[in-house]
Amino acid sequence: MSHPEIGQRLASIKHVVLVLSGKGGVGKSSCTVQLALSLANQGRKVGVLDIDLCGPSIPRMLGLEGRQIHQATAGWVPVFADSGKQLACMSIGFLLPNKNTSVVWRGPKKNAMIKQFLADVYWGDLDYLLIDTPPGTSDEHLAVVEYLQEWNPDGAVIVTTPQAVALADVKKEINFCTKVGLPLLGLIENMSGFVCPHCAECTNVFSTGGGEGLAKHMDIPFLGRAPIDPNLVMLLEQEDKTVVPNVNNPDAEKIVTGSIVETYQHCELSKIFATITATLEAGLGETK
Ligand SMILES: Nc1ncnc2c1ncn2[C@@H]1O[C@H](COP(=O)(O)OP(=O)(O)OP(=O)(O)O)[C@@H](O)[C@H]1O
Ligand code: SF4
Repeated sequence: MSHPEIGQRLASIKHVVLVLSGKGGVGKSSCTVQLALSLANQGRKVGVLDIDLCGPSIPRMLGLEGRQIHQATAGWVPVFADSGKQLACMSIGFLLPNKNTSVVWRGPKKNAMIKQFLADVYWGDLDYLLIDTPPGTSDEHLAVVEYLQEWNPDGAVIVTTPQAVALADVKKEINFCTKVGLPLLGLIENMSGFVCPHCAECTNVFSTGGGEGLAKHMDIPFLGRAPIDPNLVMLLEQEDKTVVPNVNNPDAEKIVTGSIVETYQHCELSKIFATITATLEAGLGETK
């Protein structure tokens, strides 16, 4: 079935990238946010669409909880994470009465919501639309792939942790992408080691390199390794995004900035994600 209203929305978006993971809790939403912040930090215009309808975490991670969506004649206006309007966000979290409301919907209702997100959000011109999905392969994945299929999304970035149990699930995710014809843009190995808050030394708490090995084995690009970074937890969990304690440097105790995109520049992980996004953009043929 054709969906011309979705095609019209996507016409002003250069790249559409889905972020997937085989398992929950591996840091897929965190990586979506890091990719978005990194791209916005480099001057790209980015939209993040959260289609994890039963567990939307993007509004909390971007410090946007409690914000509202506005209806304009052009469509639903997304919530901006920064005053420069580099980073826009849309999530069911903005449509719920409060953060404790649970969404218990069957497939058809979820599909209708995803279709509405794709057709009705007024993103304006974007360089990237990153779509954060639920873990595994569920109704939401099938719906978004079906709605996007004829409009040629760029493909999927897969997030995993290095442990064997997560890697086994990633293989299923890769098979899903192959089956539905979604190109594999690359794999990120998240929580790969732990950065000490005292000396910034990286210790491999679990095994490391499993993601890279799997990417090589499955012949997909390896985008990079992101360690567990206590600064990220501070950045993402802080209620007030304008004041972030820097755990690597207590003397600099507070970084006061105007937006989460600026605040992000002070997170150690931002350097790693700058490299990861550069590798992703190189794969997409995008240069500065
Ligand atoms: N590299 C990292 N360093 C520090 N903390 C991290 C890192 N990656 C993820 N986390 C933390 O791990 C937790 C789980 O991450 P996240 O919610 O992104 O996982 P997820 O894969 O999207 O989970 P789900 O799909 O089940 O919602 C969060 O509290 C997040 O802050
Ligand atoms: S990595 Fe070094 S500074 Fe950090 S906890 Fe271990 S010994 Fe201490």
